[in-house]
Amino acid sequence: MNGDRRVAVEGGAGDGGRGDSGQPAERAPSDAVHAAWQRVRSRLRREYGEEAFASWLSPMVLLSAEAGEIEIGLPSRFMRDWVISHYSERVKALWQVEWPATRTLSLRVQPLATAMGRESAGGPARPQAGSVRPLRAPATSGRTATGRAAAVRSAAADNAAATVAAGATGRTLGQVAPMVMAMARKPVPTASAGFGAGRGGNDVPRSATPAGQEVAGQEVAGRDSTGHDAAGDGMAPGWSSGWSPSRGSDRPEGRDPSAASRGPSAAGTWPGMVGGGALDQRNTFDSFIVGRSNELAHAAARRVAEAAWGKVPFNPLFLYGGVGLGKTHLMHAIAWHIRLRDPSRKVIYLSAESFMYQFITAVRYKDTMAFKQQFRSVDVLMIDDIQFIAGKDSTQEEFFHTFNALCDQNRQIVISGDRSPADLEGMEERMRSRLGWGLVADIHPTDYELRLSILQSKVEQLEIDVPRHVLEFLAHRITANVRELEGALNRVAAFASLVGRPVEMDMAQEVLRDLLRASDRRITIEEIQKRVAEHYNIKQSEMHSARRAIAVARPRQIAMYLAKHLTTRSLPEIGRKFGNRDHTTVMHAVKRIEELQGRDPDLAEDIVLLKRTLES
Ligand SMILES: Nc1ncnc2c1ncn2[C@@H]1O[C@H](COP(=O)(O)OP(=O)(O)OP(=O)(O)O)[C@@H](O)[C@H]1O
Repeated sequence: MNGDRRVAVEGGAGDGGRGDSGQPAERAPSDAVHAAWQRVRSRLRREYGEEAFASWLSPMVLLSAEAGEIEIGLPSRFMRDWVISHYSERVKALWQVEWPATRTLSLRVQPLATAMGRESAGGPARPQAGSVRPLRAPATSGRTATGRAAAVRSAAADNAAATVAAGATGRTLGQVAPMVMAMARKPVPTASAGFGAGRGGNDVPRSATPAGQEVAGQEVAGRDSTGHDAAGDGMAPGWSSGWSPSRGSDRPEGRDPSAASRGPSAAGTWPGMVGGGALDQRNTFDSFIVGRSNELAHAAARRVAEAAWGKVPFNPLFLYGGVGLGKTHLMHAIAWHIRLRDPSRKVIYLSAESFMYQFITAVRYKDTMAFKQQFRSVDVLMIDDIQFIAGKDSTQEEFFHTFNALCDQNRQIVISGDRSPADLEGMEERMRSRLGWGLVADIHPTDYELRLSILQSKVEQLEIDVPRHVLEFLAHRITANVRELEGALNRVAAFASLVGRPVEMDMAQEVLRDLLRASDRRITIEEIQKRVAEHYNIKQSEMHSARRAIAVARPRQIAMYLAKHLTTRSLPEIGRKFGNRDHTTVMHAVKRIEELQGRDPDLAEDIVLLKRTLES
């Protein structure tokens, strides 16, 4: 079959192929297209399993296959987005097997596809002759005329196809959608049950629609301003970007190597998984190096992963710590481990940002029922970077209900955040207390020994030679977090490989010049205390003392404020450095100095000056 020719998808059995090219001689035999589509569907069914297939893939209707362009219809925008983000790459790849010249795969909202998909359960829907079906409102009973008209309008607006261009997915919903890792024991709502019902509008719960819509705008704006989806959903930046020589050899413990490679191409996917991959295959318990700073978090994560079905050791498990210290790694490791032990368990891992974005999308498209059912039917729910939903009231509300529903059903919840539940500002009190119900495990900054062990393990994984003194140098100098440490090693290894020379100390220093300079400049709390004490002419020890005289208390508050703004330390960590004070004292100090700056120009000037000296 020549992909450069226009090929019309034919209608029901016995129809002749009628493309819009008006060139019958150039059309591929319709049966061949149909047969190819059947094969693609069979492969998808085999790879993703019956339930995922029934929920997401079966409703797909092939609309046209012309000149290397495949067009597929789906019954709702939500479904279309889901398929784009989770399956489209695979669908396209399978088409390319059938038809190597396939260049693009377009997915359109095609309401009729709902009905056709249901009619043809167990076999592909056969589109009518022509490329794209005329739009028709779904034949849903019980819908008002206004509702129908709105559905038609919305479908027409949606009909701008979302195209997966060859090789490029971009940052689409794909990276913000959750990973549903295994088949649910309970059925995932099918198109007819979940999405069909949701689109009418009247059956969207009253509580979800008005509140959600009202706040959704703000929250979307918030997301836009961040400009990107959480890295936690994708590959870990330090390790995955750029050069990565031996990725293939590092697969999750003991799993069938062919399994991952049979599935969609992204890392961390497998055929049985509903959804496309954002779990990093390298993030397993085997590859996680344990030291004093992370041993509690590691042990707790293992306990959760190894718990028998129905046993929930602590709910939730709350992992917290500074950036790049392994929270996401541990969550992925839990997911992989569960998958290995019991693939039938349904695990969702996603960032809080993704949760919010999906919630907003569901509200916007009146698919909240499907959204709720999806999240409330899992065995294990893992939400990364929970701090993201601080101040996002309606998302918090939805998450609160999801959380309660899962706890009531004795389902495991794992949450990560950059600070402890008690310190999550902008989080409702009831949510904060729920988050602290189970086990709260803190990951502390790494020490030298742990950094060195991590580097040694990475060197083994990469199968590269790095002299021990270079590793020691890196472990001494790159102290911010593990991500940065890995990035540094990657850079050095990549450079050595490119220039074809062995790694040496000079080379490492040269390649990492900028990083080393930045790390030299990193501000410590001790340095802040020293500078502030000098500035106000008090002893540095007053920073730790219990004295409350204003002459020492105010500089101490200023130092706490600066520590909060100039370092990545959490409030409890800062508190500990100031004579073991409570995090609420630090919070109070930060607020007080913020207030005072507005009305005390001298103090504001002091702070500008101190910041400038510390940052220079
Ligand atoms: N103890 C460890 N052993 C091996 N690798 C580690 C360890 N801790 C972190 N890493 C690696 O460091 C990188 C950053 O870790 P991760 O993404 O899990 O950090 P995080 O705490 O989730 O950070 P963020 O808050 O930015 O999301 C990952 O590549 C991870 O595999």
